[in-house]
Amino acid sequence: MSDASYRDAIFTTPLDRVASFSFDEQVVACFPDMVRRSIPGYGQILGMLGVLAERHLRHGGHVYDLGCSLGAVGLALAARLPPEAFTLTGIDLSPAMVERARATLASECPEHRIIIEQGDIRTIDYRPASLIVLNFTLQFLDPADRDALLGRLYSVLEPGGVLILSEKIVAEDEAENAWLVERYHDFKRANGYSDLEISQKRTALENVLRPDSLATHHARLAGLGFERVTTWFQYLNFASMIAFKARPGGHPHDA
Ligand SMILES: C[S@@+](CC[C@H](N)C(=O)[O-])C[C@H]1O[C@@H](n2cnc3c(N)ncnc32)[C@H](O)[C@@H]1O
Ligand SMILES: O=C(O)C(=O)C[C@]1(C(=O)O)C=C[C@@H](O)C=C1
Repeated sequence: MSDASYRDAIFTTPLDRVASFSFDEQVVACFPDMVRRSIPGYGQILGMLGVLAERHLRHGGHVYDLGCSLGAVGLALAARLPPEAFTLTGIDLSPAMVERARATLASECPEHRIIIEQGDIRTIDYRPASLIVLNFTLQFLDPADRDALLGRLYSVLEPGGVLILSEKIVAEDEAENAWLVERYHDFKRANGYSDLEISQKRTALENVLRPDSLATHHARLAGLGFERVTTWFQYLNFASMIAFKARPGGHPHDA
């Protein structure tokens, strides 16, 4: 992204009380740097989203980018697909994110039909879509709300459509999970975060980012009716899945 972004220094100094993490102005100002240094494979996932859209998005179809933050998914699709290939609606709860996403998209890809709206993805009205992306968003919803949201998304997805879900995950085996979390902290250290930053961010995310296991995600998506669910990417405790809605009488994953 070409917009000005500051280095993430939010948790560099010791805090008397670590407040719960929120997507406020301070986070928005350093968000591109934060996600690049905090989400293993973030850039690779975005790059592949364009490739997956080329394959699975119906020509001229509608895309939802739910929890769009600064619009990185829209930018990734616009980098690979021409303006006539899709329309996209990005939704985010944070007004600061929405304001900056609109400015970025207007300057980076003015020809593409991308709009950004402020709203809660649990309660907005949806229109039919060919591709729905939740790139590290579901993990921030109350677990009690996840089934209902994904059920609504399944119903608005066109037959033959796909849902792409990227999430921080928890491994069901305790020892495996501990190893993944430790190596994730090593990953953060290698990206310049101190032990203090890592531990204060961990506190801030408690009860805010609540990861599910891959088995929970797969069972939930299959239970809602998706014909096939594939984990196409995993890097430590971060993963991305693609879920296919069947096309009556056809193969669910036809391009
Ligand atoms: C980790 S960020 C998503 C990153 C982004 N998808 C990307 O690829 O760069 C999570 C986003 O979800 C948004 N969010 C959280 N709960 C939401 C809700 N109920 N409705 C809409 N957006 C929500 C947050 O404001 C935040 O911008
Ligand atoms: O789990 C962590 O420690 C993270 O920093 C992960 C994570 C995420 O997965 O969204 C949390 C908050 C920010 O949005 C960026 C990265």
